[in-house]
Amino acid sequence: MPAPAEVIERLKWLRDEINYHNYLYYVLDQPKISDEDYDALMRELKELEEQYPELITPDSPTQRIGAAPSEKFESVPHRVPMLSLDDAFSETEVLEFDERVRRLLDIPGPIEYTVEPKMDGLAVELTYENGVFVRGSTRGDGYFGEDVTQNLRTIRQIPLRLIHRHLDIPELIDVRGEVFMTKDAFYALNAEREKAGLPPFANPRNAAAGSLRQLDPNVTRKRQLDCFFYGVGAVSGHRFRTQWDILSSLKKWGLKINPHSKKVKAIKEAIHHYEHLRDIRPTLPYEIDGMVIKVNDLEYQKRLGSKARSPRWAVAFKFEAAQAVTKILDIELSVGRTGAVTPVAIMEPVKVGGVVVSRATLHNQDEIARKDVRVGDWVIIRRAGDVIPEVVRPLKERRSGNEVPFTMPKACPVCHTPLEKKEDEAVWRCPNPDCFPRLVKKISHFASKNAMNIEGLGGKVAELLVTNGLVRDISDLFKLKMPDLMSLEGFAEKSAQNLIDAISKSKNAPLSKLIYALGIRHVGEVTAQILARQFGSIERLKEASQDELEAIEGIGPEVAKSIRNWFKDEDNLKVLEALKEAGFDLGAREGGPQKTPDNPISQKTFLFTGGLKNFSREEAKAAVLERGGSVTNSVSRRVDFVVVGEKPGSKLEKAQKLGLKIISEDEFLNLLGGLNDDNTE
Ligand SMILES: NC(=O)c1ccc[n+]([C@@H]2O[C@H](COP(=O)([O-])OP(=O)(O)OC[C@H]3O[C@@H](n4cnc5c(N)ncnc54)[C@H](O)[C@@H]3O)[C@@H](O)[C@H]2O)c1
Ligand SMILES: [Zn+2]
Repeated sequence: MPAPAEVIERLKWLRDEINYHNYLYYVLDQPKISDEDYDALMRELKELEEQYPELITPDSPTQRIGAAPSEKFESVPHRVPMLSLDDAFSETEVLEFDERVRRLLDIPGPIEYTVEPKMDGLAVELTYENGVFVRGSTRGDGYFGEDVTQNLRTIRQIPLRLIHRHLDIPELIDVRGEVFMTKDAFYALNAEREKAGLPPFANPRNAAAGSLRQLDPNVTRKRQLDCFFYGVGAVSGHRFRTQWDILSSLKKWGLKINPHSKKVKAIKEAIHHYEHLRDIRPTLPYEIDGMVIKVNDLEYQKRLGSKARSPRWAVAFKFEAAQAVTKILDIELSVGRTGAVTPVAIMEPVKVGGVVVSRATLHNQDEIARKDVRVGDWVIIRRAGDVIPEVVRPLKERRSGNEVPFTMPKACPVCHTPLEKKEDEAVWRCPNPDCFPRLVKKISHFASKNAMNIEGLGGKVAELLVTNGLVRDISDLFKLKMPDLMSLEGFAEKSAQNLIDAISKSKNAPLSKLIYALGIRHVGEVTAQILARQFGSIERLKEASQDELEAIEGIGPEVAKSIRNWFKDEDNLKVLEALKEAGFDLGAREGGPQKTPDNPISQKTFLFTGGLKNFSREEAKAAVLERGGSVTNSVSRRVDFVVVGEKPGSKLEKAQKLGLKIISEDEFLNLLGGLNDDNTE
């Protein structure tokens, strides 16, 4: 019987929708829907395709893994494809998996499995040749991944050389593992991003992926990533017999494996371990989203084989997200430092996943409209692991008719300035730089530990200073006098003097701290460091053109624009003038590039490809930066020199097409050498 038209329609819709979310999740590391919502879409697609197998297309998301590697990185083939895993959401499904396995193997009795926590990070493959780490890549689409070797090298837990002491090392081995971020590192990173006006990562998994897939390994280095290993791809010069043998061997070679992994005699025991992991989950320092069950015997694994996107010998037994039902009492608006106005649901306190919550984010007006959430609604809220709770959906059947739909006010709830919204953004912003919460947050950000580190100037004091009219912008801090402070509640002579000293001392903070403290949108700590290194002074940064900024590795068009806009703003320029009067030397060079006219590298943009003999990429880059040049990873007309190493990749072709200047490593050395007179004794 041919499929009805609505089924064909629905299939097409599901595929488009899932492909779109795959792109947001795998390429941008910024998902728009929760994993549960995504899994529900996938389930529906799978069920429809099972019913109408003739409608399965090779490009259906059910037939494919992840997403194609991004153009930004060199692509690396996986010698053995890196597959995904089938999901199971209930004990019944796990028992069915066990039955299927035993039926296919024709084994009536119980069989052995390994059970391992399912790390919620991103899969990577690392190649060790004679024990030396030579290349690492992301899973990508399972067949080709992205070359992230330099970034993986920055993760301290990843050995650059395997340990030989207990077990001989294979000539060649591709090991597989999961790069992840601990919960603590995730919270700290998001707090920093929010301060910088950047969108927070949805969960530690996206944070880990976003941190590893960075063009600048220096950014990755600062992100506190970690890695557990759980499998192998191609191997030569060694034989493994079981999955448990793989795990114990990896451990002997110095590759970290998850300590909560276990070998079990039968599926029942696997289910017990699942319950145990579910219990200890909140106490683990990292996120896990389930448990992976694998047939232990590798001979059996071979006999079972794989389907298009997943092996038949393993299954991911996923945890359910904790949910609860409660009532929305109110929707409050919170104004952030950059003016973003975020609606927050105030709820009757309810316990979900062991924690009492009373606030949940509603993200923005579009989300509220999409879900049709109203004040007075009974709603399902969800907390997946440690992630900030969110409203899943209202229970419309429980409505009394008195619920009030939410409309975003036209004006700021605090200062009543009309709100503004950019076309391509979902957030509304209060444009008034003097808006009370904005001002208070701006001051406390300026003073915060990672910025100017002014002790004694937290949110409370900032609020006092602003309310009493003593501070209207950051430069006012430097005009504060003893009597001003002593007139404030809670201040005595000593505390006032301490604050004045701390403020004055902050004038010596390094340039990168000052740049970060200014609170330019999209400029977090790492970007501030890059800018300080590149420009050496505020005055020079102020003069930088959009092109000059964009040419710097690690700085995209959006960030560049935001910096330009900040320095174009009259009010900001006044603040800078006032800081200068207060004693800041904004023209002082700090490190920064030497701009000698006969320096052939100054202000030139370099691109390295194909691996160099004499330099690591980082060294080459440092040499260029020192001489006032910049390094980029993307082939464009802005590149002045393409330095080609031994194994030129696809970037060389692109560079040739664009007619860029291509030089060898020796020629590059010459360019450097011309300047290296301080190296000759
Ligand atoms: N929210 C969204 O928009 C969105 C979009 C796409 C995907 N997703 C999420 O991603 C999932 C699909 O991603 P996937 O294809 O990576 O599959 P998966 O995450 O369900 O399972 C496969 C992966 O598990 C990981 N893994 C962790 N520990 C392991 C261990 N001990 N042994 C083996 N593998 C281990 C590996 O990275 C492996 O690639 C979906 O279920 C969904 O939750 C969400
Ligand atoms: Zn306002």
